[in-house]
Amino acid sequence: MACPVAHIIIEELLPYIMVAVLTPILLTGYCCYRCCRKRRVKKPVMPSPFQLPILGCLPFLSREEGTHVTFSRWATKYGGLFACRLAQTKCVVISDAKLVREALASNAVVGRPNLHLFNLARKPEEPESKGIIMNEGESWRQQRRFALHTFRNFGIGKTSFEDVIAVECDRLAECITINSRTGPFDARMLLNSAVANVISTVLFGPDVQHSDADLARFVDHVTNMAQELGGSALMNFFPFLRHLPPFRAIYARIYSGMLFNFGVLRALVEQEKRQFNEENIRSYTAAFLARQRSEEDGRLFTDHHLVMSLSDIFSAGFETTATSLRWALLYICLDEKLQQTLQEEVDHVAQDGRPIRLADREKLPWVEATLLEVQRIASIAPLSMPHAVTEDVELGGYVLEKGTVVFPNLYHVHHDPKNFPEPEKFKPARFLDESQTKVAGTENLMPFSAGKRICPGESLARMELFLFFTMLLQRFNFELPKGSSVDVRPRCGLTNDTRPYELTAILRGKNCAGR
Ligand code: HEM
Repeated sequence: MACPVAHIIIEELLPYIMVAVLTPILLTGYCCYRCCRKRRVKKPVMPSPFQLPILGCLPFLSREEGTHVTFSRWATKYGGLFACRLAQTKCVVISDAKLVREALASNAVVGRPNLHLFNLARKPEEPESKGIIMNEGESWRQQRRFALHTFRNFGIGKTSFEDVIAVECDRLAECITINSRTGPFDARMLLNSAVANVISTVLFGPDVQHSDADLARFVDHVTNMAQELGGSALMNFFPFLRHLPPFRAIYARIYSGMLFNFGVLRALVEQEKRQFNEENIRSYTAAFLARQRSEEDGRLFTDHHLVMSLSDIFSAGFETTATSLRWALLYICLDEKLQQTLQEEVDHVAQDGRPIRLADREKLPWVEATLLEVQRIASIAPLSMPHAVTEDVELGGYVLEKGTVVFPNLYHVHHDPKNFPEPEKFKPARFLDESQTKVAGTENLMPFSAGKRICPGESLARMELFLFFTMLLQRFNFELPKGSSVDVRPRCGLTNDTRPYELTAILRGKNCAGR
């Protein structure tokens, strides 16, 4: 007679035992199979130019013509997405407008790379990343959101902010008039000061006046940084070079400039703290201090965050805008007929010589189109700012691995004949519709970059470009000195600057009466 216990086990429990034993075996087998298959499926390899063992593509990048131009040439050969190792740093260059947009809209491409010179901006005080430009993660999100919110509260981009720029327009016109009395002059410092004063009013309020010497030194350091921080700057990839000549001197200049600028900003923060009045928040700094005091968890709104954000906004806020204005003046000097067309358009809208206002924008399509064309052809930020991949992500059929540095080649997007026919020609009319009465064709224009990190100062910059430029057109005729030869090739760094040039400004009679 069979044992009843054995019977129960065989008849009733065996199926369960089988399932319990077989399930993990089958699952493990299935996982191994998937794993092997994955390994066998080859990831497509991104095209890439020739790279040397230790240096990668670094020796093939031309500092003179600009990294963006070499990248652009490679894009023509290897396509809108190619890999390129710079020393030991894995990089990817995106030159196709659609892919640039797709990549920069992704949360996985929102990081900043760990490049030595860029890190310098956050090193002197604390090694952690702070501020906005080089910040990442939750801290970056908070600082950026705060900046956008505060700009909006101050009416930036709206008519309520126009008066701040109008004051600087008058001051700039006066300085140009004085300078032009002694013959041709370089407008660089005058434009820098005008734009820097606008951003200073936003950051510190209307009452803070900087001495010309301090402002000149501050501005000089920022300009110097922008020149040295080009995408291929060797010290980014071989930090030890900072101990050797001639890099030692360059490094020392950047470092001492950084310390000077932080010192100026820290002093201004202390001053603001002494006169802080919760009932009267008139500056970014005051708004930040108010937020700091209201925060239960003060870690995200520390004094150091404040100094870094001020430094970021100040630096990013005037250099790019003033440089755009310098390009605009250069191009209208080179095209007398265009200058006349623009002046006629402005004079027609403000027949009594009254100041042009933002509300006039739609009535000035040629002015708008000229500013857009200046931004396209000059591509002030040719490689935007470098981004870093924070987690593996797919783009254009390839995998961008975590840690890869991404260079969006805005210059190529703006100079690709598929996007802009005859890209080397300065043709504002390309941004007008057929009737030449409306702005059009801006789909592939992205001077302020795109996606999650798109420039938060875009509204302010557009507003300043429009109001300063129209004021200059209304009040002066600009010419290059007779017999001078001007080189429109940019001076390349992190930004595409004009080469030094002088101009003559001749007061235009009746149209300046109303300002
Ligand atoms: C014509 C003028 C300007 C141009 C062409 C320009 C262009 C750019 C570009 C290309 C970036 C990099 C975006 C990226 O990482 O993909 C950027 C970032 C930035 N810009 Fe501008 N900008 C201009 C004016 C301004 C102004 C007026 C301000 C301040 C009020 C400003 C503040 C910033 C800041 C704070 C960032 C960092 C954003 C972030 O990392 O989240 N910029 N800008």
